Amino acid sequence: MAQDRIYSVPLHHVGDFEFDDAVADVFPDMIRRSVPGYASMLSMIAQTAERYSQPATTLYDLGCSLGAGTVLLQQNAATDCRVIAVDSSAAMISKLNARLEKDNAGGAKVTTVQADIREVPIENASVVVLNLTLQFLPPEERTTLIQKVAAGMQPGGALLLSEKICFEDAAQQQLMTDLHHDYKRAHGYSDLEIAQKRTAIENRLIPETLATHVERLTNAGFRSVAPWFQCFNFSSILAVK
Ligand SMILES: Nc1ncnc2c1ncn2[C@@H]1O[C@H](C[S@+](CC[C@H]([NH3+])C(=O)[O-])CC(=O)[O-])[C@@H](O)[C@H]1O
Ligand SMILES: O=C(O)C(=O)Cc1ccccc1
Repeated sequence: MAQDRIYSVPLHHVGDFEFDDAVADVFPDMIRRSVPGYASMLSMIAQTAERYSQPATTLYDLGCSLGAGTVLLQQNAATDCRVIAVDSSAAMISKLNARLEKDNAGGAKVTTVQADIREVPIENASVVVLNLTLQFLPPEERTTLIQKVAAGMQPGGALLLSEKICFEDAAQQQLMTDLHHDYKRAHGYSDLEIAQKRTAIENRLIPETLATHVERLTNAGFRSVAPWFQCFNFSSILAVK
């Protein structure tokens, strides 16, 4: 697997983070070494599809990247379901298409869509996954997106929302940031890589508090909103309609 060395040399100017070809090429390595608990988030996608998918409904993977979650939805869906995998990055969608053509994992039919998740209709959904994607929308556009998702879901359906989060308490924010950076260092990233990546995502990935996410989901009409996972500044919530 290609190793992520994107921020390993000093850059004169660190531009805003983009999901381009260079990132898509190393993405599995980047996400595994950058997100504590990513493997747990993926296994929860499989469990959620198994438990909450309803026959003849649609499962959505919004911000699917290379489809790590998409294939788990595909393999664990109920009968006569389809999976719609959406990402705005041309590089990600083209690599995902190549993967699906090469080794079809079996199970539900998958349709990939290169589009902004704000533009995609959500209909007859029983499972919706937003695994580390909502964080890239401008905060003022997140409530509209979550309300659209809720409106397009069947009663009893589940939304799995995983996010990088922040903390109201400044000391806690510092501690969780430090622990996350320790995690990255332990996975082979240098201080330079950590610092340059931090600059690159500063204006692109805007974390909110866990309380903000829970409140938004509750207000959108989900009857059960359960944070089931947290490791440092990453959290995941299971919301059932
Ligand atoms: N507005 C948008 N519309 C569509 N896609 C978007 C948008 N904004 C960002 N993206 C896409 O969201 C993905 C976020 S990565 C998801 C990991 C995956 N879920 C995984 O489980 O492996 C997480 C991360 O990089 O931290 C990228 O592929 C973006 O192109
Ligand atoms: O690397 C980080 O600090 C993150 O927050 C996770 C991440 C992973 C992949 C792309 C962008 C951010």
